[in-house]
Amino acid sequence: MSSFDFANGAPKTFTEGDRAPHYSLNWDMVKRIARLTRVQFRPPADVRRVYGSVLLPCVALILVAAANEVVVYYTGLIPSEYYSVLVAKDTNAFYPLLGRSLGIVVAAGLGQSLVTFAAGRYQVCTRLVLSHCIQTRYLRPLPTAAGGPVDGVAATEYNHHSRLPVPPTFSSPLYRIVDGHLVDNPDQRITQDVDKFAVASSQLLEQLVLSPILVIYYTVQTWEITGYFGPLLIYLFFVLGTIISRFLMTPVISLTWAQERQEGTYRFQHVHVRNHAGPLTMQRGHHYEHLRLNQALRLVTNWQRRIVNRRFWLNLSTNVFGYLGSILSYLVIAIPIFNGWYDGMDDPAQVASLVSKASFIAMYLIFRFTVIVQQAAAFSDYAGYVMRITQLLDTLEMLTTKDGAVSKPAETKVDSDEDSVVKFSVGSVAKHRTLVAGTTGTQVSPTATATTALAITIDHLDAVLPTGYTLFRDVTATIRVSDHLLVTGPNGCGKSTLIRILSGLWTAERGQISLPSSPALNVSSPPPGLPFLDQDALPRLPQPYHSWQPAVLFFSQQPYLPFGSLYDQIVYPNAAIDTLNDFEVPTTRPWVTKLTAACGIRQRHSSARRGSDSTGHAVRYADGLPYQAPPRTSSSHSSVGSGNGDYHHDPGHSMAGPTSGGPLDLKLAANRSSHEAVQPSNGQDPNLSDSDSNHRGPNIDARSPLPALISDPDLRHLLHRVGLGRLAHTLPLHEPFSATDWTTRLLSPGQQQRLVFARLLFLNPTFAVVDEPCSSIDAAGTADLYALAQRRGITFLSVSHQPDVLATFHRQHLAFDGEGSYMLSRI
Ligand SMILES: Nc1ncnc2c1ncn2[C@@H]1O[C@H](COP(=O)(O)OP(=O)(O)OP(=O)(O)O)[C@@H](O)[C@H]1O
Repeated sequence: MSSFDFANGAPKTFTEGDRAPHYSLNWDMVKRIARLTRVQFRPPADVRRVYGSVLLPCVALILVAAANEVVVYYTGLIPSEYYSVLVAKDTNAFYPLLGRSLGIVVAAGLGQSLVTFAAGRYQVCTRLVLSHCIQTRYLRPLPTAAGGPVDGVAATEYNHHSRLPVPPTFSSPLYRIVDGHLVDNPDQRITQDVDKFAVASSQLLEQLVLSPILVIYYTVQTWEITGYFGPLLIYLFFVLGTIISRFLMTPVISLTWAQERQEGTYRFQHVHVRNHAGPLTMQRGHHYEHLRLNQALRLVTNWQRRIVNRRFWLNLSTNVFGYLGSILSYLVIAIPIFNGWYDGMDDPAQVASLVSKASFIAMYLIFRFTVIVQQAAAFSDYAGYVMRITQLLDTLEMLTTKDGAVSKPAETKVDSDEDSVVKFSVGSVAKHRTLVAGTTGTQVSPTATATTALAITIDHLDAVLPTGYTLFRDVTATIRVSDHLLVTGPNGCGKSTLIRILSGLWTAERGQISLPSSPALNVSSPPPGLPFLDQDALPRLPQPYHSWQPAVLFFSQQPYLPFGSLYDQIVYPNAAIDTLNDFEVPTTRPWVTKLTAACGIRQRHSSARRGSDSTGHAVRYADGLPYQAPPRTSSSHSSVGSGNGDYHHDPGHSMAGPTSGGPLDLKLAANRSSHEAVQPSNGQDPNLSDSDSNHRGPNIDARSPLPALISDPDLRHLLHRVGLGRLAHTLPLHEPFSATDWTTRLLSPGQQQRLVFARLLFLNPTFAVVDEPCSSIDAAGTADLYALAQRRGITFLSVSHQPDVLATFHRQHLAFDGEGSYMLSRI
């Protein structure tokens, strides 16, 4: 029985009495292993370019292990030589033998250490490649729901190589897997299971790859000493051991799978408790949490106990076989001796030496077989991890087609005019259950028409829950620029659902929506300047939009604050690229730097492999919406051009003082300086596209940190304007705190919402679709923030429970009654 059902969503929750699903070493497992090996050894070109190939450490491990086997062979022969020398009392031969054996023993120690070292490098490389490949598929943007792929373009192509219009709605495998419970603990599979897979596979590689050669070699050697009888006996011994192990191993594979699953759940519960330490303590929830954690611990240890029980029999058989093997070697050598093969040897030293040598060779042949049998335990772990990782890969593949293309209806089309409005039909074909993300995606047939109207339109939209309950019916509304819409209604009436449908997370039962698409991403030339500064002073740029200004920005009810610095919170999702591309942790010691500098050798830095964006056009895709950062500019960002001379400083920059209620006087770094002031001094042409630069491969030492998208004074000013002035002057702007979750620990809910609002002001979309963005902010603060945003030309679709405060800032009011109906009125 499989506890895992891709088609129908939620996995079963294991209870203590549950049986683990049945996974065994069958043809399916072989195919899974082959598939994972392909991903491991043939990663996409960009992964290979950054991390290198696993092949190299793999070959190194095999060669080192082979060399080690040679040394082991000579080590094994040492005793027979000592027997010979000692029995003959040959002092002349003794001392040279002593010296030689010392050398061999040192070589053996070195060989073993090198094998461990090579295995470690192989594990690291395997983990890097596999986790990276899976993460890429996990977080890739997936144009879906109301949308679907645009003109047959694969999801992955919505990156910096694409110049297509950005579809307005996106989903992601991440969201679908998590929201639809398609796979348990995907994070654990990517982080922990891949790591354990790497360890188990290196162990198998080290032990098993050389085994056939060694088995053949030692079989020939044994045959020469004992005749056919010795190898025959040993082979029978091996076959018996394999059969027994096969039967004992199968249940352990399934149990390992189940234990890893429960392990993830247990860990997740601990993370949950840690993240809510304050609220649960305040509510005196210790006892409850304690019981819950105990229950989870009991479940995980229950699986562990079952594994230990099963392993006992597996270990018993492998250990007994191990010891039997050592006796078998003497049995093998006893046969020719008792048969009188060596009766002609008069010299007892010669006989002793021969027995020693023969027993070593026979024993080593048995040992190789024993190693193979003993790998049964390692293999059961390995197979369990293979199962878990490939299940995740299967699901990711199910959500996107093989090469990243989303399964698409053939008639999908979009007008590539930059000012187009992409219109998607979201109704008619969708089934009830397609409302909830996590199903296999849209059954919707998107159609696209281009219009010049810049608006969000909702046309006869129905939303039905999977249970069949109709949340709302026939919702129709149009939000044109400055025609702000306020959505209100009782809890659970479907306000957030409307936003989820608009954003593409969910599909609707019936109806149409149309959203302005963000313009085609233009990476071939730097943008002319940021369009959103000094709104009162500068006229808004005519459409088409500036290439990195999103047309529609969605903010969910829960303010999302990513891991990162204060600066990152503002420019998200733009900010992370520099650190995301920081593939290599700098490991160079200061003395190495000095030495290499003295010798005139250039070092490879952590930034050396940031090949994908060496043009200075930072393009980020963290939420699936591509943005193009401004070109390289001067900046007061502490990390920009600091001391490296790559960027000219703009002396003309002046810090705008805080102005309460006045025009938002943000002078972002990129806008401040003219383009001629931002030519990198390293000679790179900023007009090069990313793809151009990619063709050149990683540009070692050729680039500097990305420029800041907003200067420190401007960032402080922005924070001040949204009521976070104290924060701006007490917290470091660029250093991420040691605690990754500092935002939720140090900031009050209201401050978190203000921070998200600051981001909104920075990104300055044409439309902002926001779900209770000021629920924790007082009325005056809410009014201030809305006024600020509207002065910057942002048009709102706001969900709120504060109609009194927000009515002033909206022109239309859509009020759900909680019974499926609504009323749309002008304010
Ligand atoms: N993933 C889901 N699967 C099934 N039903 C869901 C899911 N998420 C929400 N719902 C249901 O959809 C209904 C509408 O939820 P929604 O979040 O849209 O309400 P809302 O109007 O925004 O409420 P509130 O004012 O409390 O935020 C609720 O009854 C909720 O139980």
